[in-house]
Amino acid sequence: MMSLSINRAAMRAAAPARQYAIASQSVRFASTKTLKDAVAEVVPAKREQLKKLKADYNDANLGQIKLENLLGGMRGLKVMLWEGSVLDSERGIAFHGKSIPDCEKVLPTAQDIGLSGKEMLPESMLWLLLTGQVPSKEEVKQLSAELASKGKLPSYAEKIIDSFPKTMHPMTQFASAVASLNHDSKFAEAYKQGVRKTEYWQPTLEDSIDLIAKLPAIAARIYHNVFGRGDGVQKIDSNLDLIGNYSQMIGYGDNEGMIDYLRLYIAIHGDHEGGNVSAHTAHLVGSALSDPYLSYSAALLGLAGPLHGLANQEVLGWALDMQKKVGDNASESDIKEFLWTTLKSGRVVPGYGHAVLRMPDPRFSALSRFCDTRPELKNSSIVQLVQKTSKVAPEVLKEHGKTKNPYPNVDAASGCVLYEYGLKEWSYYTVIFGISRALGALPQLVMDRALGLPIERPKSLSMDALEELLKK
Ligand SMILES: CC(=O)SCCNC(=O)CCNC(=O)[C@H](O)C(C)(C)COP(=O)(O)OP(=O)(O)OC[C@H]1O[C@@H](n2cnc3c(N)ncnc32)[C@H](O)[C@@H]1OP(=O)(O)O
Ligand SMILES: O=C([O-])CC(=O)C(=O)O
Repeated sequence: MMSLSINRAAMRAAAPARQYAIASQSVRFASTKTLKDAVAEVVPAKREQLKKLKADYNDANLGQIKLENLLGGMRGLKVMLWEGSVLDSERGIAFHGKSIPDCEKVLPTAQDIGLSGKEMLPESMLWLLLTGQVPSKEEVKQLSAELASKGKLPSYAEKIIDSFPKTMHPMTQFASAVASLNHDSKFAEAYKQGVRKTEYWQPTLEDSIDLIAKLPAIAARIYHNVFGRGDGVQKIDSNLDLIGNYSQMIGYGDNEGMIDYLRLYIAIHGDHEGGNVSAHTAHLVGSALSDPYLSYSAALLGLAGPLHGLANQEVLGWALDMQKKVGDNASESDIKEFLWTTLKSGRVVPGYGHAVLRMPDPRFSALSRFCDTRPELKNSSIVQLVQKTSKVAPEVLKEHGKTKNPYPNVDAASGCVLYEYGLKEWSYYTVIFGISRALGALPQLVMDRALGLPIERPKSLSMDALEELLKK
């Protein structure tokens, strides 16, 4: 717990506007901070850090831009500010400097807040991503309760979701429903009222928390409408965590293994630095001061692409096709043959390769570790096939010689566990990823606003213009 004097100084420096004033009483007397208090403490220091960076290094060179970068999806260019996490090609993701195993050691779990379950809670990850600090158990409990209190959907959003055809892809439904919530955006309203730029981050944070709280109810309603699973009732228990409530709503309230798996899944998919398609999209759209609902809706549409988040749906369909072909207890050579058939048909092997990573994804390792600790998963034929494939595929992909990273990414493992627990509708899997990515994308939007980052607008060139430039 930080000292009272630091809290007061930080609160003064944050200078919140009247309508967004933070209840200073809760800072003065309570033994725990609210998330909003914690962010208010961080903002002045971040602003100071940015000011100093600009003052000391504004002209410093961060590398050259080559034609291959421009033509190659901007790979490797250092052109975005992203506070929540940094991805190292050899070590994998670190959330404010903490690897996944570090997070597993220090972030509060369900058990820590009086529920059953050993995995870190998405609420803990959200707190870490927003503030850079490991929350106390009490702070996480309070955040869980806040999310539960804000979790119910307005009736207009229910009606909109209920009007979608069942045949519409769940991700299209998800993104549309999220966009519709901008009807109630506090940021959009505050902007209309002319709130000062220095205060934008506060209604952005309020919208972000409201949205994160409502994502499970949106996702559960889509699941019920499309697949007839769960009871379709938004019964949110104020004593449960975000994923405890989500699990109840999708009909898994009594499956401890599944609930804990979803907590782990959603915590570790939360952030993967800023350049990935979904996170970058949220940042780009948000840079036009579109509110968090619109920004995150756009992010979900990017996540719905098969080279990004939709790969988890692709993996499961592909793995089941393989299982049909090779049967249970498949040999390595059967799996190799199936991999070659995929490659020779000109398709990618879903769940393998990565734009940045050059090693097995630590998120894949974390999900595999989960499988190893659960007796109900150890003997699952689909989990075993996915694990076996992860040992065989890198050699095949190396021999194939195209992909820069022949190792499994997170999508290789995530779906088979859901499948084994009975959530077999794999066209729904990316929706679960979409609940998670908000944990990283929305905190950055808050930071974008707090730091007053400008509208994103890189320079583009036509091939003619490039030729002219390069000839000079
Ligand atoms: C949460 C996530 O988003 S993780 C990523 C999820 N996506 C997937 O699993 C889909 C399969 N993987 C891929 O398509 C790619 O590896 C990506 C999209 C993840 C990364 O793309 P890139 O950075 O362009 O990869 P890379 O530089 O290694 O690509 C070089 C070549 O290898 C190919 N390649 C890359 N991965 C694979 C793969 N898994 N199977 C077959 N070929 C591959 C590329 O298609 C490219 O071929 P091309 O030269 O004919 O266009
Ligand atoms: O980092 C990327 O490009 C893709 C990815 O793994 C993620 O967004 O989780």
